Amino acid sequence: MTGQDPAPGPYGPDSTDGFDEALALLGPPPHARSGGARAGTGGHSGPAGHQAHRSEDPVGAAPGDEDDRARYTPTRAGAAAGDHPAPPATPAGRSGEHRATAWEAARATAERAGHRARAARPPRTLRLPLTEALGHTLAEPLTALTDLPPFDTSAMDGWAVAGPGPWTIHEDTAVLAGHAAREALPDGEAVRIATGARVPPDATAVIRGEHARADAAGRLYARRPVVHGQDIRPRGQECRTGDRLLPATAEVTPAVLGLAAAAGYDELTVAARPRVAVLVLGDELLTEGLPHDGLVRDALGPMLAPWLRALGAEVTAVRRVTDDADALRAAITGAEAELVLTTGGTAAGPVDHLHSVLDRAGAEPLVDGVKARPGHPMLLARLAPDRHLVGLPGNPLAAVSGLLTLAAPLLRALTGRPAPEPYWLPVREELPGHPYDVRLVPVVRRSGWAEPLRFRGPAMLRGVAAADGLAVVPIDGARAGEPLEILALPWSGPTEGCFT
Ligand SMILES: Nc1nc2c(c(=O)[nH]1)N[C@H]1C(S)=C(S)[C@@H](COP(=O)(O)OP(=O)(O)OC[C@H]3O[C@@H](n4cnc5c(N)ncnc54)[C@H](O)[C@@H]3O)O[C@H]1N2
Ligand code: MOO
Repeated sequence: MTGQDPAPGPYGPDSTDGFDEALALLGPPPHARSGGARAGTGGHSGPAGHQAHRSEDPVGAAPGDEDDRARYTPTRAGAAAGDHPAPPATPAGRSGEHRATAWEAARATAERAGHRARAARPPRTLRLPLTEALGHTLAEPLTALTDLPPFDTSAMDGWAVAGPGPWTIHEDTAVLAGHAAREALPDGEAVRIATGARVPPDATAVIRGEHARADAAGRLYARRPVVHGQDIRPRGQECRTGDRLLPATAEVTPAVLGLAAAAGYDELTVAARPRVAVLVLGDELLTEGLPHDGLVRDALGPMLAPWLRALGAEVTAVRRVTDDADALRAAITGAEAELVLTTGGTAAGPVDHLHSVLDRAGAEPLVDGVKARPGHPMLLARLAPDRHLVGLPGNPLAAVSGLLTLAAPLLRALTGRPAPEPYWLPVREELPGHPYDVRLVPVVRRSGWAEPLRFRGPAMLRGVAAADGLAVVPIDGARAGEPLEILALPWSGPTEGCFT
């Protein structure tokens, strides 16, 4: 929807000057450098370290792609000159010219905004059957309602024995899982037992079937020494009634559902999930079929809803909104959600109405542009004390960047989940920095290294679809072997701490 080519430079007050000029000299002319134009050039991919500074990398691996040419044209200045009726409002602390927020500060602002919104309207507490609780956040600690195991249990199929052998085989039927308590096993006797069955009172050990031999006279002999208590899981081995198994704020994962069921729960007490309405902007977007006549498929609608659910949100709607300011305003103000997430329309193209609509709606800008590549036009605005809007740029990888930078911390605070422990991995190859902004680069974890993936241009999802996380590359760049912070993707991150 930008409707305009990237400015070829000079790039105004946010230009990277020498960096851009050097890239312009290295690469093809700006009109040929758009992702689309270069995507068709086939492309070599020599040793990554060597090509890393080249601007003509066709797969988005080099900083010379759009995300790395610092030509941050102030979106609001552009807007003021075009379709925005009001002069641009600036976020608190800034005046005059637009300035992007530092990446770390933007994340912190988003998290703070989430905490304030949660304080303004704490989430409702729900009791949900286990079948409906997945993806919620526990509103109270998960406390064991029973001992686990609830009785002394056989860990193996074989024989329960009492005292030293050999043993007389008790001619009773076998002790099976699910049977109620039976009478005590007399000293010197053995009885067949199944895995998971209650061990009879006074039994001193379980012998695996393959470690025992029965003779024709009904005597049982152990083939190996028998240790007292072997292969018996004592009652309460995993937990005692009343033990805390998980803290409030834990995410209800499939494993948590299993644990809750084992511990006696039919329902869980959870916090209502923050509601998110997704508004997908762009008249050029198709919801099915192949691209044609300048139209392209909407990649973000299908991606964002499940991603947001993985972040603990309830997605109330994924709506397409036409490139019309009034329609956008109506969609934003009418959305019943704590978070309105828009895609596209963050820049200053002829049909990019987001800024003007937010201005007119009286929204308070908290973050208006972030010093991050890709995704620098992302924004965060407060619509009401308990309602926010995150504007994701339309370029799909830029949208992922905005999702991780602004939406994820906001949602984390709204759900009350703890911040994930940052983790760091040495990067396998050199990654050049951007002169002013951090770079977020899709990486895969391999043998303790973060390996940067190709196809990471702002308009590409091919890299991130194969990634475990996004490496945060500082302005100075990273040498091969240097540890980088990795932003985990919801389906691949390290797990949180608990009571174990
Ligand atoms: N003069 C300038 N132009 C642009 C700048 C700039 O600083 N000055 N920034 C560029 C950057 S960086 C980004 S990122 C984009 C952000 O633009 P918008 O948020 O306004 O997004 P659109 O213009 O609507 O779309 C950009 C691009 O992405 C495609 N798109 C949009 N939505 C989807 C979707 N749901 N699925 C797949 N693809 C989508 C759209 O067709 C465009 O190709 O602005 C640059 N321009
Ligand atoms: O550099 Mo934009 O933010 O394409 O992603």
